[in-house]
Amino acid sequence: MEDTGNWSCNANDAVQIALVQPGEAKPTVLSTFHPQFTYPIFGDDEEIFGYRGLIIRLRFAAHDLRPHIHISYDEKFKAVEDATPLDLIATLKPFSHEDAFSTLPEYEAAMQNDENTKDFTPPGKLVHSYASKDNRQYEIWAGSLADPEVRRIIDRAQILVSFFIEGGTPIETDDPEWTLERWTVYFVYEKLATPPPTASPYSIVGYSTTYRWWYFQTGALQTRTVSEGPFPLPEARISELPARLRIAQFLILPPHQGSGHGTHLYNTIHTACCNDPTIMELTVEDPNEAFDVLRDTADFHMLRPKFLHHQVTINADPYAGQTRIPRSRTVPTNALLPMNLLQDIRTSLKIDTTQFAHILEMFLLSQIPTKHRVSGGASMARLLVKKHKAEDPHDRRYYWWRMLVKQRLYKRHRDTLVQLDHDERVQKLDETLVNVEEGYSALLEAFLEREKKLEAQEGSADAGTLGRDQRVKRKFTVQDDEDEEDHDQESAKRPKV
Ligand SMILES: CC(=O)SCCNC(=O)CCNC(=O)[C@H](O)C(C)(C)COP(=O)(O)OP(=O)(O)OC[C@H]1O[C@@H](n2cnc3c(N)ncnc32)[C@H](O)[C@@H]1OP(=O)(O)O
Repeated sequence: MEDTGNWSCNANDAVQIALVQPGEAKPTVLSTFHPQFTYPIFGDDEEIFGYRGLIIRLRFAAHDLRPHIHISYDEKFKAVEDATPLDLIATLKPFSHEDAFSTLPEYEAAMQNDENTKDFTPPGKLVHSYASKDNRQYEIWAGSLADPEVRRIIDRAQILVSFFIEGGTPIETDDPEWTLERWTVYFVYEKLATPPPTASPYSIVGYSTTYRWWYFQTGALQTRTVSEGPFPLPEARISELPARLRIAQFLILPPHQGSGHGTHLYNTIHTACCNDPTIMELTVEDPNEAFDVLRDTADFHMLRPKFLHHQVTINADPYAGQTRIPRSRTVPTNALLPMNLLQDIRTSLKIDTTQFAHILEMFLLSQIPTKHRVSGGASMARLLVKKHKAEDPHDRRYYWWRMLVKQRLYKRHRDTLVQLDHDERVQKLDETLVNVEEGYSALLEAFLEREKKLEAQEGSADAGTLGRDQRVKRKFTVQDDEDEEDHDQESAKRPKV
């Protein structure tokens, strides 16, 4: 029997993705890159058995993502009993658009002869444009998934979600129109200054899918009114009911990553939420670590000037003027922070509660000089004895900062924590607090670094990026998740009613 050991190859290496555009005689390649993950298609080991010199080339038209799959190899394993080469077409079919399986000459002819290509504009409406440091032009377009042109591009792009978003799944695009209307897709395109004569100036950079998720308004129920209108009343459109906007998929293609496009895309979605009176909050479905960093960075830069303007800080003397200090263990939150003002800032900027708490905690920590924090060598033993009676106001602020964070963590994870005995609970909260503080400190350092960089590049419009080695991880011992409602999510990111 033939040795089967040498017949396996790494699927991430074998798959090559190329963005192409019509050229003089045949399509030309704008960029090539490999997938980050292939396990949803080829299994956990991300290996393909039965070929030598295998290349699976996925071409996408840079403007409308017209797809093509071309498979080539040097040798194929001759099947022996159960050992058969993987059926590549059958494996790829469920993840690929049907148009991808034409012959290469057919695909190239379709690309070269499409009269509409040069006049292509992305579907939807232009919502934002910007230039990069080297003066390349970019545009962000937004359109409803009910628009067939938006659906066409999304249907063709679905395989990219499996390739680049861990745990990401394609969205259902054949649902009824009323539910598709809940989805808005944001496309980021580069607008090439001098495309070839038959090519489109637009070349895809990334995209994000978002959907409206019903928002239950506690307390603020609308006052009932008697309608004088004809019966039956006009149908309520789902796209006009109060909702949270939830980011489902968010992808910047590898050749464009780390250049600020993700930040532009996120800020554009956030601005759209602020401008839409029917959207109450912006939330994110299963964000990964890289997205969390992007979001924290963008939100911190948006909120920090507001906090500074209102001089938000922890009141170091919450018991001032009280003759007797209460013996209860509750944290005097209302005396420590201007809660009404903070609530107004949060709701006006439509940031969800947990995310706002993270950014606020990070900001409050940044107001306490490092030497008064544990990371700067402050004595915890001393602080735990002195508590809110410490002489230095920064030490008192730091004490209250820790209490406020613990309080939030406790409320959020109460169900898990109450199951532990007292000592274990205290230990778990302490560990989590240490991790949260470390995560915030690292992010704050990165912000500081960026500000220094910005100052150094005075006059330049673009912030540039930090090296990947300076990027930080968010570390939480107790899972610090987004929304309670996420727990009953279906695994697929599909329209939900
Ligand atoms: C809801 C979801 O879909 S979660 C899945 C998110 N998508 C993915 O992971 C797919 C693959 N990756 C991507 O699409 C992109 O790299 C994104 C969306 C994560 C980031 O977009 P980019 O355009 O690369 O980010 P951008 O250049 O604007 O960087 C913004 C900040 O995000 C952070 N960041 C960006 N990429 C990473 C990364 N890989 N790891 C950690 N932090 C990162 C950095 O703090 C960066 O700030 P800096 O510029 O000062 O370093």
